[in-house]
Amino acid sequence: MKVGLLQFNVRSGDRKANVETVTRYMAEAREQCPDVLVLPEMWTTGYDLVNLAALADDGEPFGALLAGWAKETGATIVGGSSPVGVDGRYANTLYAYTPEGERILSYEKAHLFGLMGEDRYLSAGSAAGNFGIGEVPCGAVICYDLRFPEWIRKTVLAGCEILFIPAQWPLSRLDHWRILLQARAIENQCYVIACNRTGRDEQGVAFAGHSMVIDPWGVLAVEAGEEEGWIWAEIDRDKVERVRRKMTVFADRRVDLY
Ligand SMILES: O=C(O)CCC(=O)C(=O)O
Repeated sequence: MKVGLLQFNVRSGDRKANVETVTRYMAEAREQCPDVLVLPEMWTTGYDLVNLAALADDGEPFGALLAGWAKETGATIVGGSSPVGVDGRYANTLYAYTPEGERILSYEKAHLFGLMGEDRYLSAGSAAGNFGIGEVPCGAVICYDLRFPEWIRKTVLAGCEILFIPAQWPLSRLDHWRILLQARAIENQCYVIACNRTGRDEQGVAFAGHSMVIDPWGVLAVEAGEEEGWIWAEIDRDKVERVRRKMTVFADRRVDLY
């Protein structure tokens, strides 16, 4: 499975510019014959939360754009997230689409990031992000969800060999980003595919980039720097099976204790 992760400088409040950027990169991705493409968190609008009512959509055209790119590239798209408003409630929502343009995941970020005021503007989701890419069981969480190992373990116990994590993680906590991603991969014996934004927002906050793919043994398969663009990795599903067979972490859990 060939996976591409796109990190770029998301423009706050400028959906048109962000869509143009991703459209340009999707044309580039097609040349790579990808199986899966991943985008960052809130890539359509950035964190322009005060203007949420004007910027959010009801799932369209966000969904239609992703479905179109999935068909165009022939890849499953794990489409990062966008503010989606339904019945006056807004959620940080991640969609995924098959290459045929069928939606296979709608996941709402479960842990809202108070430090950025997300909890004042958005509603938290409460359903786990399990889905499948063909026969491969996958899961997804968004950014701050990474700090909640219980939530991710729940997703993995429901069946997950590849965990996707779109994010807008700041450069000032790059060490947390890398350590937590590796820990989640090691403890859950799954691939972690983490796609972060890069650049700076209008408040001057610098974002880390450093999108990465980590294998089920915790080894970095690929890691970006801070520059914009695609990074690519090959996923070997057998590795998950080998690691889980070698070290029987799931069977050894003391479910009588916790
Ligand atoms: O947990 C962190 O340090 C960053 C989280 C974050 O930026 C987010 O959830 O948007």
